[in-house]
Amino acid sequence: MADIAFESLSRWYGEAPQRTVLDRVSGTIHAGEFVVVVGRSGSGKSTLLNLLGGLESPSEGVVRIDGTDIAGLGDRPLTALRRRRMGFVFQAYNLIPTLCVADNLRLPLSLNGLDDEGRVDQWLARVDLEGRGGDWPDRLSGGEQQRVAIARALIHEPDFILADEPTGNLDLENAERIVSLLDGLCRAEQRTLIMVTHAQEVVGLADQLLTIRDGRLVDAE
Ligand SMILES: Nc1ncnc2c1ncn2[C@@H]1O[C@H](COP(=O)(O)OP(=O)(O)OP(=O)(O)O)[C@@H](O)[C@H]1O
Repeated sequence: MADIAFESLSRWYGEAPQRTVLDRVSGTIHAGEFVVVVGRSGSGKSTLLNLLGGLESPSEGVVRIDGTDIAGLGDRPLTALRRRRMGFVFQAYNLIPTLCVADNLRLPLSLNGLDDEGRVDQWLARVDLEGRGGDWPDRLSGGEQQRVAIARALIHEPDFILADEPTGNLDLENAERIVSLLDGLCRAEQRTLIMVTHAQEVVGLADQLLTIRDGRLVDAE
């Protein structure tokens, strides 16, 4: 099963004085869990997510995916692992503006050598955007763009979805829709979802809550 274990993970920036933004953080995320990361602005939530997703390297400590220390993989295998096994959703949607919606969805497929085989239409339907494949991203509302981003993160059937404040730019109604869509799609196929959020109402949906305060993990009360 696809687990993520992180052991005494630290991240600091700069030199003399170093600024430690994540300080010896440890934990385990089991396959299929919905993990919510909360904490004040600047507490280190995105840093933790980036380390777990291999987007940044730890200053100290280890991230293991299925028992493999990802820092030991080297650039190419790490890129391949991220591309194949992870899907990312960000606050600002991050769709490619020069590609239509369908081509945005085809990108993770072609990067992974997968054929469309009806997947694009299937995923457009799953996020309630049937028939919108030819639209340009900037013609879509924020909520619609984020639904495309969710489809793009999931279309290649990754094991892990890492979402960094995916509802940050949305009104409450759209935010709730995005969270329940992500939660439902991940649970339906037992994908692991790790979400950084400020939205307190998401906390109740979590299988595991990681609360960060000043770079340290706070024990569950
Ligand atoms: N490349 C960098 N160089 C220096 N400092 C950085 C860098 N990236 C992040 N930081 C600092 O690390 C701290 C933690 O940042 P991080 O983005 O992880 O916080 P966060 O909890 O996600 O905050 P927010 O909720 O506001 O997004 C912040 O003080 C930030 O300024």
